[in-house]
Amino acid sequence: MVTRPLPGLLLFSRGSVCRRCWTLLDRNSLGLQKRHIGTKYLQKVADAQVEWDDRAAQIKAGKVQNTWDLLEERGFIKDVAGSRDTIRELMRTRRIGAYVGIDPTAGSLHVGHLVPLMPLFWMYMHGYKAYSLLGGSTAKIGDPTGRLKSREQVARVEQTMYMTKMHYQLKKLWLNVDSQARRHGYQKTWAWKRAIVNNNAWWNKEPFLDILRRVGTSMRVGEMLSRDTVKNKMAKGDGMSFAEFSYPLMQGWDWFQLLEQNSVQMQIGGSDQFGNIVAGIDVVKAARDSEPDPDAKLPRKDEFDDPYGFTVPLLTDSSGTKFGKSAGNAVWLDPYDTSIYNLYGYFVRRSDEEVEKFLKLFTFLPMTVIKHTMEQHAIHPPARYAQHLLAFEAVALIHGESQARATQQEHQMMHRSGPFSIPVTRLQDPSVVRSGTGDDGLKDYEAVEGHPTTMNNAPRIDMKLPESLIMGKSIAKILFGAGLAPSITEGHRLAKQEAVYIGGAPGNQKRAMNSMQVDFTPVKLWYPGETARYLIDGKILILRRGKHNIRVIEVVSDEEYDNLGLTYPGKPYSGKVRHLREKLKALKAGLTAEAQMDSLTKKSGEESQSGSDMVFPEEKGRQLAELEAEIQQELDKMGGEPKEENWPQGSQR
Ligand SMILES: Nc1ncnc2c1ncn2[C@@H]1O[C@H](COP(=O)(O)OP(=O)(O)OP(=O)(O)O)[C@@H](O)[C@H]1O
Ligand SMILES: N[C@@H](Cc1ccc(O)cc1)C(=O)O
Repeated sequence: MVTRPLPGLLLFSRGSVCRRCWTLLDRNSLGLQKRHIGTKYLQKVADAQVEWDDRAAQIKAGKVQNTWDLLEERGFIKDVAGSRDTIRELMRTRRIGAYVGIDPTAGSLHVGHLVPLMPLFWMYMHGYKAYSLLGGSTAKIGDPTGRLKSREQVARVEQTMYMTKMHYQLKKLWLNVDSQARRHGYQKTWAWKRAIVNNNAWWNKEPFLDILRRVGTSMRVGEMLSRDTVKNKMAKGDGMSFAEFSYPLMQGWDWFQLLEQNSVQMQIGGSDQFGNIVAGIDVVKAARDSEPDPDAKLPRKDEFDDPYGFTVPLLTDSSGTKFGKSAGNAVWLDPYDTSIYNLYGYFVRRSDEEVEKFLKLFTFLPMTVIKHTMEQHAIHPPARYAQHLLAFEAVALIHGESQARATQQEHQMMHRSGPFSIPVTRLQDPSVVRSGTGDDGLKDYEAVEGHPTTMNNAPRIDMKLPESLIMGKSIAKILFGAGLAPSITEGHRLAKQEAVYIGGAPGNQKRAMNSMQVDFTPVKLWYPGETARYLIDGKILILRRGKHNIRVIEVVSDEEYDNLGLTYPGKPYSGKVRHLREKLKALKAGLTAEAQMDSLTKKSGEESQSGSDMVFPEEKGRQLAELEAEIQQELDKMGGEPKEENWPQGSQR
């Protein structure tokens, strides 16, 4: 590879570097406003630029496909905000950034969200910088686009829950994009950049006055009032609040932040987002042109410095209704909302007419392979060859390759041997315990010790725990109860070693912590009484062990917890220990439960099934010793005897 001469050790400061030619040098990517950059880093930047220039030359010579053309041929481009020719040229010559925004207004992403995310993934795999934005702040207002009725206000607790869950889903998706890209022959280079951002980062800081002054002064109300969403909602719907009216301005301000910080010149959205994207372009230009600090002003030489956007076609159900949470027809990416088996089934059920379109939209298979697949499929359509390939690829992206393989096998077996011949499980990874909970035996909150938790086998994130555990017990017991530690002793050790983390930070003295940032600080041992300080809105506790093992715990009253029939590891006097103690008591009283049964059946003149009519003294001694040892083992796991106050009233030990 040709390398460029290096400018040596430089001091970059705000506005002193051309952010356009190589944006990794911009001030926020560097994380500091002033910083010395080493020669190694600069060499990488220079190499990446050379690589990009080579690629641009090859595209011009027709030897390499322009990524814009790839997106067009796969059916991703519905409407374009800006000139196609300019975008094509921009994408050829510059390693621009692109983003897709999603408001966390539900606990999971759905298949519809993948449609705008897929072109973002493709751009990432071709070396552009890709950002998925979670609208922690915009979700509080609710996008009125295409709606006649305002969105219901969601409680802060739920917002936090949704945001955390979506954040982790996006993380998992991005990790799977990396592995799928590898599988499809794309080699990750140093210059591939991706990030999940949250618009809370700026909305929690930015003074309203600044925004009003920067963009509010140049936005014309008449033009805003003439938009379809505004007109329709005012004329036919429930009217429009000022906050909803300002929503496109917020979205545009997000874009400006991303442009300023990361050269994000492109926004992608579903086709319902076209109005917001067009409005966003005006906001970005207004914000850029109104920068009062000449050093910080984004340079604009020509149209290649402007923002652009495009929308993807909407995925609809058979009646033509947009797939989504509002329509109530979503196919969820969370395996606890839509099982992996059913997700696979959704793709397998696509008709012969639409399967090719779906292969282009939801897989990373090259066009040549898709063409070949369709030819194979045409030989014997009832075998649903194309649909199974689609389902495999889509599930591999969403839940990982091993899940896709296992689910495909399950589907094949079901077809061969009838619907009741094999158990249907939601997660097939061996590191997830399946034993006696739920309809399919999937234990939601446990992963087997010794098997690393990955994004694709991570147990369920959200759970409920009772107040008495969270408020009254040590962090070690909470970790055990939440399934983040295999025993209380281990929970204690983890907390001591600061190997577990808490979402956000404890409120400054008595203040509640910031609810909308998913950042973590190590958990230290604290007094049980202090736990309240770590709760969001007094209701949510977010804990993480390792990288991917996370729990968003909703604290409910003990009464509600019991009414829901829930239990957790270490729940006093509710689990194995109680059972064992009862057995021990019965044995000490002279008979095992079995022997009691046997003696009863004997009395009624029936033959014993077990053959052990009586418990002889030495047998009884052995059973006693075994039971006592088992109880001790369980107690050791729990970190010792439950405290006296945890025992039910009147119980005897
Ligand atoms: N069915 C779909 N097809 C294509 N894009 C979609 C679909 N559903 C959502 N999107 C896109 O995903 C992005 C985030 O969407 P968002 O979460 O706000 O919508 P949603 O889940 O459809 O919500 P709602 O149903 O409440 O309108 C937007 O760009 C939106 O257009
Ligand atoms: N308005 C988008 C979500 C979004 C939020 C913030 C953004 O900056 C961009 C997009 C939607 O509801 O679908």
